[in-house]
This record gives sequence, structure tokens and C-alpha cells, in this order.
Amino acid sequence: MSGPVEVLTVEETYRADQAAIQAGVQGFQLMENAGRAVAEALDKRMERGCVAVLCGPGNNGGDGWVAARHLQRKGWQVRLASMVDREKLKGDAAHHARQWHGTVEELSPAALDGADAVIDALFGAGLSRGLHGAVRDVVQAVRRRRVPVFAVDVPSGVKGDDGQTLGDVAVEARATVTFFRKKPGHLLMPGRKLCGEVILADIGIPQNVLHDIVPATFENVAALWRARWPWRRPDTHKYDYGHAVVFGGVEATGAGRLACRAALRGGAGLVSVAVPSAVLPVYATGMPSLITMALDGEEAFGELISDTRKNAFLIGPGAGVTATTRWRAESLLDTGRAVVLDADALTVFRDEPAALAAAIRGPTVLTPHEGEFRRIFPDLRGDKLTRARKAAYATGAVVLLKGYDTVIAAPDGRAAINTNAPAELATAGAGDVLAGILLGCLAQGMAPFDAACAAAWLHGQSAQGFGPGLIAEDLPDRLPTALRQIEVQS
Ligand SMILES: NC(=O)C1=CN([C@@H]2O[C@H](COP(=O)(O)OP(=O)(O)OC[C@H]3O[C@@H](n4cnc5c(N)ncnc54)[C@H](OP(=O)(O)O)[C@@H]3O)[C@@H](O)[C@H]2O)[C@H](O)CC1
Ligand SMILES: [K+]
Repeated sequence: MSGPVEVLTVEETYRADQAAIQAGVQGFQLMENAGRAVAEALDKRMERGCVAVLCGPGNNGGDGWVAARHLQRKGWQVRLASMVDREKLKGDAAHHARQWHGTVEELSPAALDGADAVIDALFGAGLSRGLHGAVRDVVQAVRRRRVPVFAVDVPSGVKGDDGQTLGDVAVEARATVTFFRKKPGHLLMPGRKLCGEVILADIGIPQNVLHDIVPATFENVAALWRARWPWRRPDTHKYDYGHAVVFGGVEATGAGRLACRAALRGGAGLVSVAVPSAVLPVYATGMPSLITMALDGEEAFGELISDTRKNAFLIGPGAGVTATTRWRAESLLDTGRAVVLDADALTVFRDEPAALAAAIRGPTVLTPHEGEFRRIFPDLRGDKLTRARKAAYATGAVVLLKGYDTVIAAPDGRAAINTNAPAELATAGAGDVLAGILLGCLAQGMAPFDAACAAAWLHGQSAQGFGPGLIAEDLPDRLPTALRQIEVQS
């Protein structure tokens, strides 16, 4: 959980590298530190034996030559295979290749014979096309033989910017050692899975290079927003923590109930559920702290939303894809108060992103899963980070695009990637709980980007450590434990 919050694109990483060199750090020293960190990571995690170090034609390969030297010194038997002749290497890679006094083999599957571990120093940030020829054969052989791989910077074949594979083959690593700051590809799927454990090494790049880079992408750790978490203060009352309203469903009642409980646990001062009187008892049962409001007809709806003390609304879970849901969603947005649009309240804007954008006036968070996202924004292309950013920019809302690698994007370009959600969260109703936590955060006055990041993190954290058998009902009551961790997790 701990570690820096900033995530750098490949281009920003190169800028950080250059800024460090301009500040007086030698390039070959950065490479020395990088390669040594890779060697140490492997040596710490495995019994000494035989390691095959696979080196590419650029600086990623350069890190490999350094790692080979350090591993040999530590007592590993090293087989180094290079994609290109040592004489063809340039710059810092050429410098470090000259420091290697062992044998150099041609890159082929035979170089893996006898290896207990592999260092993948083929391609890193400079990957520009899919893997072909000898390099593809070797990567295929590594996968077949199931030798543990330690990747330098990123597993070869994976793009640092989005975690997608370029071409049809990529290395699957046990661990990936990267430098200074993580890249989006370490956090987004499938890159996150292909990286294995991600180890961040300090190679001597000064922190202050970030002042000029101004990163806009972050890992969603609590340190990103915890300074603005609305802790209860003395001398305050419940009205200081907002009045959240959930528009519950009539036939599908479970979703709204989960959201209400999550909003209460998430800290909203008051939570009301607004539903037709016929189903009120369903909502009231088992949740005495919930306020129930009879919503019989559109006049009652108008009256309810004209009360400005009600400062955050959730519509969508169990709502139904109907004209009423669309009209209500637009009316809520028109109040200019905080709104969470989820589930059916997103689908009612199918193929109409412009209408949605036009309706948004105040702090708004859209919480689509991939299917709902595609329905509203069928024309948005690109990786998850890019698409979420484009949707936020186009609508003026914060977009929380759900999944194992949930992305939260703000209209101003900031984006965070959530990394603490266990696979068990793929269960019915989990999304309704997330919407409820988010509603609670907004009711307490958090800005929508902070609220969405906090909600995604708390949602993931409340599922941590439960294991198989988790159901959505378990989540709200685990929120207090997750909340206590905001202070200890950075
Ligand atoms: N601050 C840092 O993060 C540091 C990073 N270091 C390491 O440097 C690499 C990035 O090095 P770079 O030389 O820019 O790029 P690569 O080594 O990843 O690869 C570039 C060369 O590979 C060729 N290439 C790319 N894709 C393929 C492919 N599919 N098949 C064959 N060849 C390929 C590419 O050729 P072009 O034709 O595209 O030019 C280049 O020749 C970073 O990842 C870190 O490991 C420093 O050591 C320390 C500081
Ligand atoms: K690599």
C-alpha cells in the first residue's frame, strides 16, 4: 500500500531521467543503480543458482549487463545472452557491457538451459513493436519452461503507458523492478498481472524533478486524499456531515438498501431513502438509522429535491431503464448539488453523451462498469486510462470506470488507478456498495475526485483479507475497520 502516489508515463520517465542528468547525476550511474537493484531483488528472493540474463539492444539491456555483473559477484552462475553484438551497443549500455568479463551467448532458447531464474532485460520503456524472430522464440521458451522471471522495468512486450501487450507475446514475470516511479502499465490490466510483484527502486533521481513534470496520474493510495478526509470534529452535529438521499428501486430493492447502509457507514450525517410508500417497509427493516421518505408521484419528487439541506443524491441502483429515471436523473443534476449516477441512471443516457454533458451542473460522479461505459460513450477509443479521461473531459463529471483496475478521472486531466481491490469484489451488489460509500463522501463535502478516490479505496480495503465467500452485504460493516486504516496506510 505504501509508496509514492505519482505515476509517470514513459515520456515523463525519460524527462525525469534527463532532468536528473542535467542536475549532475551521471547516466551510467543511474544504470549502475538500476542494474544493481535488479540483482539485489533477485538475490533476496531466490536461492543462489544459475541465472540467464537476456539483454536487449537499448538501455533496458544495459541494466541487464549491470545486473549480470552484480549477480556473478554474489555467487550466481550467470549465462548472459545478448540480442546484438556488444560492439553495436551505445552510450551507457556500451559502457556497462565493457565491464562484463564473462562469456556472451547469442540470444536463443538454448541460453535458458540450466537456468533457475531469468532476468528479462530485453525491452523496457523503449518497446516500439511486437516481439518477432529470435526474441519471440526465447520469450515463448521462457513461458513454456516456467522459469521464474525478474523483469527489468516492465516485462518485455508490455507497454509501460497502458499495460497492454504489443503483439501476441509478452513475458510473464514473478517480479518486476522499476525505477523512481511506477508507470500506468504496472497498475492497469493485463500489465499488472504480467508484472507480478512490482518493486520500486531508488536509483538516485532527485524527487524535485517532479516539480517541472507535474504528473497527472496517481496510484490511488490513501495518501492521495487522506489530508482531506472529513474526520468528525468536536462541537459539530450530524447536519455538518450532509444529508444523502438514495432513490431506491421498487422491484429491485437490494441495491438501494446496500447503498444506504454503505452511505451511513461511510459517514454521511443523515441518509434518506426515497421510494413509493408501498415498499418503504422493505427499506426500513433492519436499518433503524435510515430515514424513509415516501415518494408517491412526481410532485413529491419535486418537493424533496427543493430542500437544499439534501446535498447529495444517488440514483441508478434498482431504478430501471425508464423515462422516469432519465427525467429524475436530469432533475437531480439540474439542482447543481452532488450527484452519483450509477447503473440504470447511466444506461438511460445510452448513445447520448452530449445530453448527459449538457445536464451536468454540479459535482457529479459517473460510476460505470465497462458495459455501461460503452453504452454511453460508444465512440471513445483507447486504453482504460485514456477513455476515462476523455469521458470526464467531455462531460465535466468525475468518471469512475470500474473493474479490477478501477480508474478515476477528473475533467481537469487528473487520474488515479486503484490497486487494492481483491478479485472477490466481483460479486452481485458490490457496485451498489461502492456507489453508497461515494455518496457518503460527497454528502460530507468532499470534492468529487477525492470522494471517488476515497470510495474506491475504502471499497477495496473493506474487502481485503476476507477471501472466498465474500458477498456485498459483508462490505458496509467492514468499513469502520477500513476507515481506521486511512491514517496508517500511506
Ligand atoms: N530513469 C529510468 O527509468 C532509467 C531507465 N533505464 C533503463 O532504460 C530503459 C529504456 O531504455 P531505451 O534504450 O530507451 O529503450 P529499450 O531498452 O526499452 O529499447 C529500445 C531499443 O529496443 C528496440 N526495440 C524496441 N522494440 C523492439 C522489438 N519489438 N523488437 C526489436 N527491437 C525493439 C528499439 O529499436 P527502435 O527501432 O524502436 O529504435 C531500441 O533499439 C528503461 O526501460 C530502463 O530499463 C536506465 O538504465 C536507468 C535510468
Ligand atoms: K524488460
